Amino acid sequence: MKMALRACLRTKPGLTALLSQLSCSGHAAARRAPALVAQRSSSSTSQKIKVDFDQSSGVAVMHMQSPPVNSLSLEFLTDVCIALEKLEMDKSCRGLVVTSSQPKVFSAGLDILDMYGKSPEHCAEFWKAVQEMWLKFYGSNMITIAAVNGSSPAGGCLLSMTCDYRIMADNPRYSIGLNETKLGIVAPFWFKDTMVNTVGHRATEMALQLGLLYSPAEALKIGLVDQLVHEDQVLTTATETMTKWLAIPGILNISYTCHFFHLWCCNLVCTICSCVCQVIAAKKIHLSQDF
Ligand SMILES: CC/C=C\C/C=C\C/C=C\C=C\CC(=O)SCCNC(=O)CCNC(=O)[C@H](O)C(C)(C)COP(=O)(O)OP(=O)(O)OC[C@H]1O[C@@H](n2cnc3c(N)ncnc32)[C@H](O)[C@@H]1OP(=O)(O)O
Repeated sequence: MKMALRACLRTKPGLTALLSQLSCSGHAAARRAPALVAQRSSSSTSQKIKVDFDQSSGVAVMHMQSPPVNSLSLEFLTDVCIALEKLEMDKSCRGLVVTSSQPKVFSAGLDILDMYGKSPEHCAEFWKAVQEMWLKFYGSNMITIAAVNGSSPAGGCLLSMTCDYRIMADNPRYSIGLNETKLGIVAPFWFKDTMVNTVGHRATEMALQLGLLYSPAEALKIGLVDQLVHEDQVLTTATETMTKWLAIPGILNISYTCHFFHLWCCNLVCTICSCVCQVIAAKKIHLSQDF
């Protein structure tokens, strides 16, 4: 799916416009102008994000450092998007590893305090920022690897699934998954679609219906993560793995992208049809209650 988005961003101007509307991509850029990285190795830091870019390898490492648990607040999401925009604009940056500076946690998912009891305007901005993060990672021209060095529930799991490859710390205390159901909420359909693209239909059905959080070993078994390594090795393994991915010529990447793009379009059409059916059904129920 990520590759599909990448392809359409490259080749379909119409869809680019559609996606940029969906993602409201101007929102992050409007706050702070992106700057190109000029040095051989550089480090740029916002309060919540630190990016180390090694120009000789073309690989950047994004450290999420929003204590205590990297919960995805509007402010944090905006910082992530700005950092991504800057890297995306620097054509010498070909790979991105995303990891956490917080002990034991990759990301606790959406910031619950930023979701409830807020104004409609804040909620709209918040959800746009969530979508923007999702689209920016999925549609990135860079190879992206999630170095999951701690627990990663809900939106944290989503973030890792938008990457091309996931390496998780092999510590049974950590867990990963879309656990929204356990919180009494329904995961948005694009969370579901992202998981279907990662682990397949049946595994997603089980995961979402039961709100399952998986241990690293279970996550590896269903393909939610691609590799487990010792806690101390997560980041180094990610950068080593990146070298392999970057050795593949970009043109092959684009070819696969076209296959995935076809699947993604079919999925989108189905989703739109299903939304229309739901609206019609809801109207019918509403009418039958009136009379
Ligand atoms: C267009 C779309 C429109 C509509 C969509 C409609 C509906 C969609 C609805 C929802 C989708 C939601 C997706 C989400 O991501 S919801 C968030 C789910 N997250 C969780 O369930 C994680 C909860 N947290 C944990 O499990 C743990 O905290 C942990 C495993 C991440 C870490 O455990 P620790 O033991 O190390 O730390 P704690 O003591 O538990 O926590 C420390 C500290 O952090 C606060 N905190 C934890 N998680 C969050 C969070 N997600 N948001 C905000 N704050 C969080 C926790 O309260 C503690 O704070 P205090 O120290 O007590 O102040």
